Amino acid sequence: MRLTQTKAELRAAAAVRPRAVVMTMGALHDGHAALLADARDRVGPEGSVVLTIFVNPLQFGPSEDFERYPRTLASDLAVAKNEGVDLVFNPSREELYPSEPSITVHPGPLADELEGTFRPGHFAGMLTVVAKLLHLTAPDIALFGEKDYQQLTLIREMVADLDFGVDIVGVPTVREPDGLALSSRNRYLEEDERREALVLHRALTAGAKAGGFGPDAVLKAARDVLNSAKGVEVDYFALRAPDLGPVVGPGEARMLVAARVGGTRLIDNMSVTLR
Ligand SMILES: Nc1ncnc2c1ncn2[C@@H]1O[C@H](COP(=O)(O)OP(=O)(O)OP(=O)(O)O)[C@@H](O)[C@H]1O
Ligand SMILES: CC(C)(CO)[C@@H](O)C(=O)[O-]
Ligand code: BAL
Repeated sequence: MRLTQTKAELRAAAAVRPRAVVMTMGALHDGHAALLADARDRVGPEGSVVLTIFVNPLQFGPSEDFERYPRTLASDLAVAKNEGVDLVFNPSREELYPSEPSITVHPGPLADELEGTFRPGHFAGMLTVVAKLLHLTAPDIALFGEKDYQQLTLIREMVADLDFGVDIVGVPTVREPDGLALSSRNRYLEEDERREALVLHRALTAGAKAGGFGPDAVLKAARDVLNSAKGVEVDYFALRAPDLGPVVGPGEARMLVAARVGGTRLIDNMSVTLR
């Protein structure tokens, strides 16, 4: 496994094809490991798996956790090695942004909804770094977790609308045995907050069970669970079509939830079949 920290080193590293990239902000957990394992399965033993680790300042708001975000490079490299990663790209901020970029990706209206309401500018910053990392790593496929469902949807839109010529693969959310979605931010949670955080999964599960009774029943079932929770501030619970447009009829839909547990903001989502 090769560790590269500059664009020049990355370009010079002979990463063969087919090539898959998994982009992360580090603090790797089993959700990231699942993305890396899926990447390996897809490119085969002769292909290459590239992992990027970069905490992107552009996608954090001024009062968010950019400074506090966990940085655990040594253990991240151990996970990467264990998953058979060929190449790691871990640039410094100065390497990726030698100056404040004056040209950035302008997302469509979906970036102002759901997460975008609570994190203005987040998706423009995220798409800008994803665009840069796609150019720099030039993969055949790029894998992203469904845990960040709106992010995955916007990346698919960018790649389609701007003809990036890369296949985007969504990977199902990896959960703890009790249902909590794995997330690097879970490590901020105190023991009691960790218990309270389970309400996100409980609300989604209640919503999924109510799918056969229609959209209103889904929203009611989930909101009943969320309203009963202590120590949890709900930002939104939403029911959307799989492409995050409005629900237009029966069939598959997506429930999305975001809540603050103590000082930690968590998101989760789940599919539901509507009558
Ligand atoms: N539980 C999970 N299951 C599947 N994929 C995941 C999971 N958690 C994160 N990912 C994916 O890993 C990639 C890197 O995500 P990131 O480094 O932000 O980790 P994270 O756990 O989502 O962190 P955070 O707590 O900051 O949201 C993204 O594509 C993300 O969707
Ligand atoms: C895709 C990403 C690596 C861009 O910084 C980030 O948003 C993340 O980790 O999900
Ligand atoms: N996991 C998505 C990246 C972010 O929250 O900034």
